[in-house]
Amino acid sequence: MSPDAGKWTKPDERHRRLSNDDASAKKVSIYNHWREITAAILVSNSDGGYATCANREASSDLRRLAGPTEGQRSASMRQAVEAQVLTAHCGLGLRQVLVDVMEEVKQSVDQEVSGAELLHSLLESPWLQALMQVSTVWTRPYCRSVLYGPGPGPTAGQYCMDQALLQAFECLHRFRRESPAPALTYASGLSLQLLIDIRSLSGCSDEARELYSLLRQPHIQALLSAHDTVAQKDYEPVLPPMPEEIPDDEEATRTVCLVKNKQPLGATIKRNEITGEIFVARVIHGGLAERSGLLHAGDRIIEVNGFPVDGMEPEQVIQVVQARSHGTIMFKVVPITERPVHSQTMLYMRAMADYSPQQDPSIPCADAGMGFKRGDVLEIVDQTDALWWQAKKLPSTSACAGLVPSTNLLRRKQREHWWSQPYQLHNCAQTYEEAFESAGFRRSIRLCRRRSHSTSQPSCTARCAAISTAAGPYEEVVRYQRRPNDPCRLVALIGASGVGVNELRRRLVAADPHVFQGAIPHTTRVPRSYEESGREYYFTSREVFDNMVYNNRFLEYGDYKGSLYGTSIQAVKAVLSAGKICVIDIEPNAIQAVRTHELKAYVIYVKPPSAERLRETRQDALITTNYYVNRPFKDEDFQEMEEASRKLESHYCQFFDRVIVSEELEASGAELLVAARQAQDEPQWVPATWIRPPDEA
Ligand SMILES: Nc1ncnc2c1ncn2[C@@H]1O[C@H](COP(=O)(O)OP(=O)(O)OP(=O)(O)O)[C@@H](O)[C@H]1O
Repeated sequence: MSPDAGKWTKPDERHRRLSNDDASAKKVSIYNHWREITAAILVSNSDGGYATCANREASSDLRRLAGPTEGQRSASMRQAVEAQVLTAHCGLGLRQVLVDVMEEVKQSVDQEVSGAELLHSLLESPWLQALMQVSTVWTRPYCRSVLYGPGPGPTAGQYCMDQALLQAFECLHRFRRESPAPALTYASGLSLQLLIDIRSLSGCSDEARELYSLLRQPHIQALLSAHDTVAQKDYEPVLPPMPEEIPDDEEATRTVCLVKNKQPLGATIKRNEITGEIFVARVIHGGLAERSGLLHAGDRIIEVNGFPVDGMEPEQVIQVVQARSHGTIMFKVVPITERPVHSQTMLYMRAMADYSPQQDPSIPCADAGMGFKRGDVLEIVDQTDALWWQAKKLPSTSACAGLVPSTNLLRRKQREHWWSQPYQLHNCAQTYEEAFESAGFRRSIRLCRRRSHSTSQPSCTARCAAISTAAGPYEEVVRYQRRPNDPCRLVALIGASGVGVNELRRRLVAADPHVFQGAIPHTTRVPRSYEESGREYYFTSREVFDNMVYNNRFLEYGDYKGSLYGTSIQAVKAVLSAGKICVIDIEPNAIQAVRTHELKAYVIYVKPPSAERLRETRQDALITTNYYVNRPFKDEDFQEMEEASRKLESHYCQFFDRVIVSEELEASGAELLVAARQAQDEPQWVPATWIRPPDEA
């Protein structure tokens, strides 16, 4: 537990609730009944299903007399008869207990005792009734199997039922003997993955839709979660025994016992500055407090381990909590009367900004915060608070969420940070283009990249706005799996000049020209004798080219030695409509132009290796610059490449779907081939707007 503005302690505990409100006596009575029934079922199981009895004494008697093992089937007639007598008694006793409990629960429900309704519905459930019926009959097969000889033969119906029960019995025995291991321990995770995958399908079959709605049912999710708990054998720690004396207060309070282990408690506290009262401020999703279901935001804490906390500072309360490093921590709380209803839908966001809770003085509790970097995909598990969401970073190993700023709050922080530190965040003083140009950014095969333009980001102002604020600090994403008949996704390579983008692109197309193809560029230059329009280039007039620029038909374009060159959207689409994977290399400022519903670009960043390996691997390589064709690399080329790569990463890393280090050409080429295929065949996170119509997104 932690003050909402202070330290976050990490006691790991398991809980128990003891009721001590007005209806405490009744609750305890129900509790005892509950334990009774549980004990009965457990005894039944441990005995291999011989008898379910209404009280433990009877059960242990039965165990002693009837014996649980098959070896004891040959026990004497006397034992069998005793067992039969006991069985009849036990079956009746259990029924009586059920009737009593239901009667009592009914009265409790009338008094609106919390939890009683749940127990009532459980006891009324057909499956439990059926189980009890079976357990009553259950003892017969054993006795009858012993008694068939001397006694009157069974009726046909009775015989069949006995056989069926015996089969079930043997099945249970075999199960116990073979102790099968679970096929997997993360059924809930798998179901979540399925939900994500189904949801990312743009159109799906009725069966898929039905599966989706089935898997979303709370009881199916609870069942899978229970399965995982059993599969992971996550039963520790054992609950402490119920205290002998339960204090009797006039105020409706609840005593919550939690047992520390390694996990954080997952709750923060706050203090009402006027009254000095301490409240649970928030409960962290997946934390111990949340999983216990016993502490809720808004509950007032009266005591911790017997110490009254009213008037204390949150930090002092924490000290009291921390004073006991092991064992049980007991909270006495006044539960909040009206708990807010949570209707959380699954939401995934790609972070478009970095965030560090340790450097954020406004976070309610830094230790409960979760840092992230641009490009991280976050699962938003709670948006109840308008300012502070709860999220998990994917892929997530922790069950516990962390606090992250909401979209509005993070946007506000970015703006505040912008004003306080304009030179760190805002780049208008030096545009991205200038930044890259001064570092010698890509020259490319079309040799016009230094003066290239992108249709999507015509000015610095627009670019900075798009990247920092207007586009939002988060981008909603969904899991997308391309269907076989959908057009392929565009593969867009990006990297600093000379790093090997073109080399890798060429190798990819050469590896399988039937599958991969580049987009044919447009140019206004005069065709050479061997060139053919539509093969090397689309040769166009300047007017046509200008018109295409005016109508935003280019992903990017530029001029070189007085002629214009550009990659049109249509040229890319032509490759995609032919059923091929289009592979192009782009300047960073064209990223937004290719990240569209139509092209669904998979952006691969080609990164240089370490300084040492860069120099080693390019020993025999030749570079083409604006002034020289095919000259060896110089040290300043490497420095420029490294500098440009750093800038590129720092500004655009959130858009990279994949990073390939261009070290050994063979290996990098193979990696690119795999990545390009995975982009088509495997589910990927893509902006939600690509999948949903814009008004819905
Ligand atoms: N991993 C590598 N190992 C060795 N040589 C490489 C490697 N990657 C690229 N090269 C060589 O470096 C030179 C420049 O590569 P490439 O033309 O692909 O650069 P680029 O990234 O497309 O940059 P630009 O667009 O400026 O040409 C080529 O001669 C290429 O063969």
